[in-house]
Amino acid sequence: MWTALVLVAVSSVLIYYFARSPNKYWKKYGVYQLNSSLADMFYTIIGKKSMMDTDLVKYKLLEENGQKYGGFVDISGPSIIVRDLDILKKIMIKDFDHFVDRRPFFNSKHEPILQKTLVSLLGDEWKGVRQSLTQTFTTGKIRRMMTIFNDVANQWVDHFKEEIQKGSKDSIEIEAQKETTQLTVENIMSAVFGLNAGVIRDPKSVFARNAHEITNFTFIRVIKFGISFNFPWLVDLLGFEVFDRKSMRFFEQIMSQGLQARMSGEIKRNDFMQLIAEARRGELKDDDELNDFEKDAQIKGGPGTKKNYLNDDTIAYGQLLGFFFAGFSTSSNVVSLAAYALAVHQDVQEKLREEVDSKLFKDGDTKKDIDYDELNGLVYMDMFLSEVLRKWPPLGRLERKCVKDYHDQESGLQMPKGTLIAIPISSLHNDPQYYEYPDKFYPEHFTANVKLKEILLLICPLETVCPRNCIGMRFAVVQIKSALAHLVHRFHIETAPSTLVPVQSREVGFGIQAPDNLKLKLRLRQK
Ligand code: HEM
Repeated sequence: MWTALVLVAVSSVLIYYFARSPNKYWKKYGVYQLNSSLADMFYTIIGKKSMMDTDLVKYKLLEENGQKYGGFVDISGPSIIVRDLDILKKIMIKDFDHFVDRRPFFNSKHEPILQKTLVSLLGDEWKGVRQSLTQTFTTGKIRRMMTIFNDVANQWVDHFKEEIQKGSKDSIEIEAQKETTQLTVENIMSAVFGLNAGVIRDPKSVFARNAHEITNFTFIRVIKFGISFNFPWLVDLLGFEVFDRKSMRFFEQIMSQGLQARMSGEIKRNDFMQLIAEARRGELKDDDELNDFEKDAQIKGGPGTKKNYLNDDTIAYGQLLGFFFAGFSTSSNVVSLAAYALAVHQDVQEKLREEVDSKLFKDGDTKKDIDYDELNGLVYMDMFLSEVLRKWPPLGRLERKCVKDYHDQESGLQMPKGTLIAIPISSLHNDPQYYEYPDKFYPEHFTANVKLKEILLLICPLETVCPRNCIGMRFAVVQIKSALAHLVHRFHIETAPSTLVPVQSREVGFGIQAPDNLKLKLRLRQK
């Protein structure tokens, strides 16, 4: 039966695809036509080619032909790729009302909690939920989580030190991806679910196993995800789930018990479950003056109701689980690639250590915790992290969906409702018109520079002001900087014999990741 269903599905996709005359579709809108290749589409679905590869080819073609944007049709429908920053600004900020949605990451009716995560929600429901959550990610709330980031980072570096001492050596070789995943899972488990999961000390714990199960992107899961992302109707028709059902239930139970305990006042803790409980009770205090970033990112014209979306259990669980999904692998990849870059670029590591030692650890080793404001005041750390995110943005392509017909008089850009907009982050970040040495790892790209600032405002995750930007970026930045500061303060990071130089990365789907099996060496500092 499965074979028959798949054949019917594949043939209807092909009929649908060719019925749109893919290589002529955009002519009637006056949009420069780019040709699509069915082979490319197939390879991206099965994870053999990344979206960044196909975007770069289109980006270069547009550049060669002096075009600011171009249209194509792929299996998910008509799409436009834009390489002009002014047009991108309109799409992402000024005319945002035409481009509220993105293609949902989690699509299936069979996974209702995931369908309700912020990344996947659409239209007014997204606006309502995002408005209810804005107060949970303010500077004040993240500042209060600094104890969590310090505790977890200390556990992390202590565990490396113990391993070194056990072997009576002065260094160890680590599997970078495994160690950074444990770090970010521990942080998120604690900050989101209020659990001391013990993943760093006991990688086989029940939490570690379930976190691994739910997040492990096996080959089969990549294919299932590719199908779900591109053909949600096919997933509903075949009735399969992308994620592991048992682990989903495990997290559902944790969220249900945790929220109840916080709603009744039995537990009070500085975590997101607490904030959701307070938002449900209408007690979430506006204890922060919104800064310019937050004001710009506010959503104008919400759903126009006073409905508290978070009262719905599926929506509330969706947000908590969504923070876990959106936050742990993005952050762990950034820490891995940052550590890798530091191992390869020893001069950058020395500069960073000099700043960390002199600004954060003035009392030498007697002080174990980092101060939130001092951490955020580190200038070189900021330049370094911005360069890591430029070179290896965890999401190399962003998307928006046009929700009502659009015609921009100034640029002539015209498209019907339903068009997918591809925002080629990775191509823009490697364009020599914006970065002096795009191929080089060069934190000095991020000193004051007007042109650079303009591109940063749009596409650098640290700076973006779009209403649908990364809601967790401030959380991510603090946990990443905190882990890196503790790491360089206690260890020298070096390449292992198997580490490839220069830094290599792996592209999968939309994502840019650290290579599998990346090994690095940590050498205890002599003080
Ligand atoms: C270095 C780590 C991270 C990076 C690079 C990153 C990057 C991004 C990017 C590029 C987007 C899409 C923005 C857009 O479409 O304009 C996004 C969305 C999102 N991120 Fe992050 N993220 C990180 C960490 C986190 C963390 C730790 C959390 C939660 C605690 C989080 C929660 C989210 C959510 C919920 C969305 C969807 C926002 C919406 O649709 O309204 N992210 N992130």
